[in-house]
Amino acid sequence: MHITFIGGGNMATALIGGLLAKDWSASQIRVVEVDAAARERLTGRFGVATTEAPEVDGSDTVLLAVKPQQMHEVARRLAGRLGSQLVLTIAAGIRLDDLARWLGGYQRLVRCMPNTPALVHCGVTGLYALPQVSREERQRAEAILGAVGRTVWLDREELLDAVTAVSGSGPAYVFYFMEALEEAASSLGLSREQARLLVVETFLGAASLARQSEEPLAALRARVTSKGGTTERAVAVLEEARLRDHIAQAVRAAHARSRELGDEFGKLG
Ligand SMILES: NC(=O)C1=CN([C@@H]2O[C@H](COP(=O)(O)OP(=O)(O)OC[C@H]3O[C@@H](n4cnc5c(N)ncnc54)[C@H](O)[C@@H]3O)[C@@H](O)[C@H]2O)C=CC1
Ligand SMILES: O=C(O)[C@@H]1CCC=N1
Repeated sequence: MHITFIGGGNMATALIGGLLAKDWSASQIRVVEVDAAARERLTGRFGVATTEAPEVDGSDTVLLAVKPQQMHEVARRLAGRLGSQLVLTIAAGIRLDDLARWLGGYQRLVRCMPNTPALVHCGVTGLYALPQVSREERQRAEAILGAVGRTVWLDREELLDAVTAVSGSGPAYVFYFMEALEEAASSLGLSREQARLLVVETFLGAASLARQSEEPLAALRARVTSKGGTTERAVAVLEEARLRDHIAQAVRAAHARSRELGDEFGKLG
């Protein structure tokens, strides 16, 4: 097994860290990265080979981890260099039909949407494969993304736009809520350190509880909410402010943007 990452930024770093913590060795990983400082960081941190030129020889898997805006150029440069490699893309919005066209008709493609908790092996990734991808290749894609967290296969590519809006962007929504709770805690007299500890442990605890339980989330919430108590008062304020609707609107906006990115870049030949 040998993998070439094209793009060695945040997500590639998280994925490489995950693979090395599993049973992969640095000698099985190469990173193509245009930025010299990023190349140096990757070699220093992981001991992996880095190069500026888009080389994929000797790899059975290529993982495209550049920004959506960089994907067309990267794919066009890669066209004709691929033999039988499985190609994974993690770019938001970019559709496999377009990527296949840019790669000169190459179809052995899997679109993946991971998230940044991959850095601490608590990521979650949605995956969609073109029909030309074999069972063994699907398993390989799952093992690679599974090195940094859970995986879920989607049977329609368009659902990847929903995954992007929910779990791809999701950590930012969670941090936003955490920031707000931390600020509220400080305003009530708790120190910054106390506020951060209380907030982080509360999110971790609630998420762990939800993961272990098969009950609806509303039932878990009900168990915190004593009749005539403090939680009831707080949740009434959230409902009054229609926070639920705002969250739905935000997720729909992210979903629309993912589709828009697909449309925008899909126009490129
Ligand atoms: N950051 C996130 O939360 C998530 C990001 N993604 C997707 O992952 C992809 C990468 O995102 P990040 O790692 O956050 O971006 P990043 O900006 O940290 O990394 C991209 C890297 O690609 C390099 N690069 C640019 N052009 C190149 C080229 N022609 N050849 C080789 N390397 C090149 C850049 O120097 C940079 O180091 C994006 O497409 C994004 O949509 C997916 C899931 C979550
Ligand atoms: O914001 C973005 O476009 C990327 C995709 C999901 C998370 N970050």
